[in-house]
Amino acid sequence: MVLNSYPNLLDICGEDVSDFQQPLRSLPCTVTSPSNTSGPDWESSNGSDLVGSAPSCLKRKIVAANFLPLNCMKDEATGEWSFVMDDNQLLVQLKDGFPIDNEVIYVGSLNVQVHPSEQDQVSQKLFKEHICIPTFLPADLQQQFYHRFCKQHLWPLFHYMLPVCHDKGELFDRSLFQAYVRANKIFADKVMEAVTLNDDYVWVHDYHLMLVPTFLRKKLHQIKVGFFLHSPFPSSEIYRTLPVRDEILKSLLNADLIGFQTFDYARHFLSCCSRLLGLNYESKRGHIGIEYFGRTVSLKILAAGVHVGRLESMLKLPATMSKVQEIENIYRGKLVILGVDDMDIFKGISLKLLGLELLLKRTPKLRGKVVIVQIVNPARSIGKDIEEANNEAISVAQRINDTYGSANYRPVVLIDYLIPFYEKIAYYVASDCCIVNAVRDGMNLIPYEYTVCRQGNEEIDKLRGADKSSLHTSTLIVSEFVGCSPSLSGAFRVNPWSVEDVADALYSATDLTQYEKIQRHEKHYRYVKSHDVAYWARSFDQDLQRTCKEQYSRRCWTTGFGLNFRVIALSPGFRRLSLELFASSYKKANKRVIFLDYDGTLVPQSSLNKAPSAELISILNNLCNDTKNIVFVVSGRGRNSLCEWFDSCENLGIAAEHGYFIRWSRAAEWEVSSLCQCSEWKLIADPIMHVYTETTDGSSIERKESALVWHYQNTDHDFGSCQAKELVGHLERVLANEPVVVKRGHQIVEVKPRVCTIS
Ligand SMILES: O=P(O)(O)OC[C@H]1O[C@H](O[C@H]2O[C@H](CO)[C@@H](O)[C@H](O)[C@H]2O)[C@H](O)[C@@H](O)[C@@H]1O
Repeated sequence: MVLNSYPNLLDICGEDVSDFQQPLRSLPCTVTSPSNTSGPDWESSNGSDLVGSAPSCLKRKIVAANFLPLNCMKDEATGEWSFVMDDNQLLVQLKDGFPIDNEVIYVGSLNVQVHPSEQDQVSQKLFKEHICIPTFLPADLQQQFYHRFCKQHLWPLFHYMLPVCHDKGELFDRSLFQAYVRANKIFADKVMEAVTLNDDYVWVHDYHLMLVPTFLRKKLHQIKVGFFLHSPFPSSEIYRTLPVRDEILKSLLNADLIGFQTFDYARHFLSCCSRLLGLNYESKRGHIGIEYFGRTVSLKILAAGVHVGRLESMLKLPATMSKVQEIENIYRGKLVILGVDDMDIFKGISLKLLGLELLLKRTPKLRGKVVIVQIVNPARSIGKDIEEANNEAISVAQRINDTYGSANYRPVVLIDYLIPFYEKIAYYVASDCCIVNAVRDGMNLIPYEYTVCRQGNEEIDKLRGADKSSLHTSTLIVSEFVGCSPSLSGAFRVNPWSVEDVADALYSATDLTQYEKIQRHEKHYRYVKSHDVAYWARSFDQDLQRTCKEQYSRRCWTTGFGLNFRVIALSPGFRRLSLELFASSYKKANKRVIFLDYDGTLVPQSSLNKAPSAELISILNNLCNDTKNIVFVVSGRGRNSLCEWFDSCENLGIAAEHGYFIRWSRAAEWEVSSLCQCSEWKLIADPIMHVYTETTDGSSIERKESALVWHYQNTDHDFGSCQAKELVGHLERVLANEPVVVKRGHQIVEVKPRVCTIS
């Protein structure tokens, strides 16, 4: 049965990797291996997995991502591989946010297949020349992991698309998930080859590698690991359809810091943690933390940025300048609206073109004047959906051009082939407006790049002979559903699903005064310049360091098989009870007092039948019959049920309702706390609790002799918590003059007599 075999996936992994003919290759000798631990299921890891000190004092950041940020080429004649770091990639640029003495090591795949016989040599070269460690996934694993599970399942789901029927995406397939597990394990193993110091920090990127934190923590319990999700995180209603939802959440929670582009994505993640795993979170001094088995996992909400310096230097290139002139000559007298998107079903390219079609239909004066230049970067994966989206864009473009175009006017220009980066920069410079119409996107840095390029530089100003102030304008149309939208307050925000909305925004963009364009541009430019890629990386790095520092003053233990593996952090003073020590002390003692908690200790929390078993009664009677022992069951439960359950335990003491009622043995009288004598407050509290019970499905009132308790463990987690908060406030107000306290406990709100402390 699939489910039964599933918990051992981690173990399967170790063995099954060979199915893909993937021997784990050792690193070039320049990288030393840490001493990893993989101990029993429950063990103390404190100190046991500290890695040895490396000779160097360089602080290291290990950046793991699906693909290494470089371009590779093979000279077919000589068989020589050459690699060039791609300075336009975020992963390269983020280095600018790290302190100067940090060494950055990249772990990831190459976007080409390297024959196994060449892999060692390629690894050596990549590490020596670029401090990169490649993960060579065999072609079939890469296909199942990336092209199928990531791109056909996770990518649509994280962009809110459910595979409701077969031709609308790929149904969940456990064997593909297993490929995802195996690939993530390979990435984690490679990361571990690079980790040598306790001071090393690992930063894992994006949805391809969400299981890496679990594999890393299993190997090195105190590893310092941050995770950043570049894609959206869907609402809990979408996310909870994923059959492996818990495993992925639990793995992310094995990181110390989890980053999201926007508050919405973080909010969805938090709500998944609370609804699916019952976890609580709170904001402490501005930082959101989730309590996870004694560890506090921090959340970071900060959108990625662009490298302003890199864009500025691209602007200065003679090739860029001449391309700008060329584009301006082609489109002189026209209003150029630019779109730059990957070929992907979520980019809303056709919807954007439909907006233009409606604009031209409704506004004849704009015919012959407005042009959309749509650059489409080739798709990164293949699939029927991508093909359909591509064909649709081509056909809508064709229809618009046929209807509104002429011999010297084409309203839609599709550039659907790879163009050099400098050309893209030139299009930014030469365009009056930029439109991003994605129906869902993690961040989308295109509007930021456009803004920086429209700021231009002195050479561009000179070249155009323009008045400087007239050049520094930009107009943005941005979908509400992309991560960058909240930061662009001067943009026309559109609902990409509404063709009318898009057409209206296009019209407004053509109708702006110069003054407005300058104002909007300045606002965006200020933000983009100050929130650049270095700012993002620095901020993430600092938060990661802070979180890890707070985390590791605690004692750590590990538990859980496979993908359920987790670390349990306890206070530094915690000591695991030694059975030997306990047994010998017990034997030596002449007088013993034993207090036993009931629910969750004598009977399992999960059992429906809460009455004690015959075996338990017999154990308790054995303990009580030893004249050296005084044995008490201490419970929050009422005396009637405890009396009934322990009727056959003659010498057992009972402390009911947390000690408001005490009886030393079955024959003894109940001692009742004087605090229970006044209960008029119940007449006020009970009707209020009743209202909350009626309005909160699943909640109930427990009426004790000493207290009233409102239980909400069977309600919707978020709604129950919200009602509990409200109830506490309500009861505190109305009971302010009564001798009681109102307390919120684990999924309960309790009102009980106030104990007066004598000072
Ligand atoms: O297509 P993939 O190989 O699965 O990669 C996914 C995309 O990754 C990058 O975009 C994501 O990160 C960007 C920077 O944080 C963000 O702006 C964007 O919204 C994310 O989707 C990459 O830039 C895309 O080309 C990939 O499609």
